[in-house]
Amino acid sequence: MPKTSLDKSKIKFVLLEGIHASAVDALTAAGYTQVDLLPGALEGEELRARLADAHFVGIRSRTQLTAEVLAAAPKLVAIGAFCIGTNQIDLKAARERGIAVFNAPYSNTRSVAELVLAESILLLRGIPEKNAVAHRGGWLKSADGAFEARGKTLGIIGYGAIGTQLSVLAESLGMHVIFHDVVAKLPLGNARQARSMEALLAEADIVTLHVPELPSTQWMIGASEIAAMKRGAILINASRGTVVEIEPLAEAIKSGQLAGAAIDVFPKEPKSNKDEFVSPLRGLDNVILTPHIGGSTVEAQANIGVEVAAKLIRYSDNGTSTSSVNFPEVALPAHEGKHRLLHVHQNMPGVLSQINSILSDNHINISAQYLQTRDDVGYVVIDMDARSSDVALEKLAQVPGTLRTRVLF
Ligand SMILES: NC(=O)c1ccc[n+]([C@@H]2O[C@H](COP(=O)([O-])OP(=O)(O)OC[C@H]3O[C@@H](n4cnc5c(N)ncnc54)[C@H](O)[C@@H]3O)[C@@H](O)[C@H]2O)c1
Ligand SMILES: O=C(O)CC[C@@H](O)C(=O)O
Repeated sequence: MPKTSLDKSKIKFVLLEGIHASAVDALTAAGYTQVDLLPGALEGEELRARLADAHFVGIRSRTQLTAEVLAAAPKLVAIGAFCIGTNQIDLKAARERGIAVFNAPYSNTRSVAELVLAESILLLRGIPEKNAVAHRGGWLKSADGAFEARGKTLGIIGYGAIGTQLSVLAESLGMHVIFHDVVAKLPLGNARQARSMEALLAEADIVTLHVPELPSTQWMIGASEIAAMKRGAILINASRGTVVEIEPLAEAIKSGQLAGAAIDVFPKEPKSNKDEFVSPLRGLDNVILTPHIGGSTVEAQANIGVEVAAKLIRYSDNGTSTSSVNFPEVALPAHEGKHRLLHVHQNMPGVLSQINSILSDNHINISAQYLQTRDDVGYVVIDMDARSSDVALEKLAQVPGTLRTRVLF
């Protein structure tokens, strides 16, 4: 049974994938001295070895934290996804092990929206192709196939944080915005919800995807959806690589069904900057290919570092789990002068009453108690006198269904 009650100097953070130094600065300022910062993603044995004694791990989109990997990380208390997407983490497996997952849901929203808008303008003008031809010594001076953004229709699939931000920016350029979402959304400005995804595909001059990676979004744009788009339209994907089928997209660019595309995410992305990028889209001049950098701006990465580090620090120091993407959310006040016991358990009837009976049987007075559950996991936080916490930790770790216990001083 993982039991944690540690001095900050013994708590180990492993930050992978070149997370911004702002995260290290925040952790160090909060008193955490063991922070390993690694430039790339890890997998297999290397990843397991790194996580064997880690209490916190920080990743971006490349590191796959599967159930098997989590099983090899017995001390892991929480995971920081220093990005928006959390599809690379088995969230259920993490919760079932009592591991909370935090992300940065908004810090790179603006960066993605700006990139998509810039790509829309460049593609409408055929700039990627003209640029490529000029690099080869050619000169494509022509207005044919070059259009203003003003008055064009932008179709946004997934009207969440990024989709809505983009909607506002696009309208400021005089574009018409239509959107499709599985949830009813308040249209911003003059944007309008399309009757269906098919209706959006048939009407938009530019289709851009901003959905999460889910079973329902897998390959949602394939040959038939591309065929349903207007001839000469543009497709942009800065969401996840499993959303668009790449082969039919390449065919549609070659046949002229689509005038251009901008793709930032791919079904298979290189593991590091040293590996070759392989894609049927390579060599197609009017396709902008970017290496999953939609959210990679200095501003976004610095903000993400601060935001996610703050969530990990708060969870480590105080037990507050609000904004976790997989864990019961509890907002806790400070616990000055008290010891705080955190108990994560399987969500089944009777656990709380057993905890309280044990405390009562051992004459442990409760100063404050908080409980929240999420799906199959419950999270109880109990503040008590310092002299009681050793006994309480010992006894509560034995309650059937206990997943993890921690005490904070
Ligand atoms: N390229 C990058 O660097 C980069 C950066 C940030 C985010 N992303 C990706 O973009 C995604 C979207 O980010 P966000 O912050 O806007 O997320 P969000 O959760 O705020 O919005 C996603 C929207 O998609 C909708 N949706 C879900 N399934 C759908 C479906 N089948 N059809 C239509 N709509 C559907 C949701 O209802 C929601 O409104 C993230 O999940 C992430 O994978 C990529
Ligand atoms: O920084 C990354 O690796 C991922 C960025 C983006 O896809 C996200 O989900 O925020």
